Amino acid sequence: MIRIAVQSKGRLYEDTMNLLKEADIQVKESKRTLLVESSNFPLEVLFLRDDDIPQSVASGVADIGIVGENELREKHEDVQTILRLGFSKCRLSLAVPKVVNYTGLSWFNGRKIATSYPNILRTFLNSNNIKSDVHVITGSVEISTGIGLADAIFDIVSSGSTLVHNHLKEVETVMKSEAMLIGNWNMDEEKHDILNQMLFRFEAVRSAQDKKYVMMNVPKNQIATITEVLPGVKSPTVIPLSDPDWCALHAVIDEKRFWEIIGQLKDLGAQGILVSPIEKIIM
Ligand SMILES: Nc1ncnc2c1ncn2[C@@H]1O[C@H](COP(=O)(O)OP(=O)(O)OP(=O)(O)O)[C@@H](O)[C@H]1O
Ligand SMILES: O=P(O)(O)OC[C@H]1O[C@H](OP(=O)(O)OP(=O)(O)O)[C@H](O)[C@@H]1O
Ligand SMILES: [Mg+2]
Repeated sequence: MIRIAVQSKGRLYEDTMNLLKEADIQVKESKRTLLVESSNFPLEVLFLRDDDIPQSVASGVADIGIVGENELREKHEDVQTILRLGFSKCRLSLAVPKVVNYTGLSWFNGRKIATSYPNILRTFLNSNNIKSDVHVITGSVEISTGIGLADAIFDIVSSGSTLVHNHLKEVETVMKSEAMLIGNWNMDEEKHDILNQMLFRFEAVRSAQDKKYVMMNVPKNQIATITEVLPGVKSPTVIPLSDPDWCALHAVIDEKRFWEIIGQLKDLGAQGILVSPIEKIIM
């Protein structure tokens, strides 16, 4: 059995539970149970505040955990980073009131900055020789300037709409962050085996996410040219049809190139193009 620390509620909670679900690891969610055993995988989920996840993994209370890079950097705990998960993407930025005539980092000298990430902020300020007054608060950071608590803020930004709502503008990006799978350094062999099984499943889910499965009917004399625009997993599958001049062609394509490829296929005579999402790909 391996124990994973997961945020009990919030941004990471949703995405983490989705990842487990897509990997077919069932975890019954219950608001009051803080430790839940999966019914079909040797995994136990420990629900915590995200701030406590790095320490719980470093100390071995949990074997692995899912946490934002921002929280990991802030907490300085000795854990191994196993996998970047690609969700909960955001950045940590300095923002000042919209009306400020911002001239550069030296503007922050002697100013008061509100944040929930004092360690990351102090390291950044020190390395740029800026002396500011760092004021620590645990939430609603963006309101600090409006209520006269600080001159500027240092907080999480994603779309930027919270800043806009609070009449702030982003002036410096200090770090980018995404969810990370972290682990304790001293897992035994059995735990490593379970972790590897999980990683295998995560990889299959991830490989499938940016791919589409396409099926179409193509004239037989166009198979070679159509195959050239279809970079499949290996090569496209060609299936004969009752009409001897036509065949069906199946392939996996990159979502990013989807519209470009579909256009080319149509131009080359493909018809009845069907496109499906893929749940998992095992390479
Ligand atoms: N707007 C956002 N877009 C994308 N990712 C975000 C956003 N806000 C936060 N995150 C990421 O999700 C993590 C958790 O954010 P959330 O706001 O749920 O945490 P919290 O308020 O600290 O919750 P907790 O009560 O667990 O301490 C952050 O540390 C960050 O990595
Ligand atoms: O740039 P944006 O897209 O507006 O996102 C940034 C906001 O998102 C997070 O808060 P969240 O909405 O998770 O609420 P919280 O304060 O309860 O954590 C973060 O603390 C910012 O306030
Ligand atoms: Mg938190």
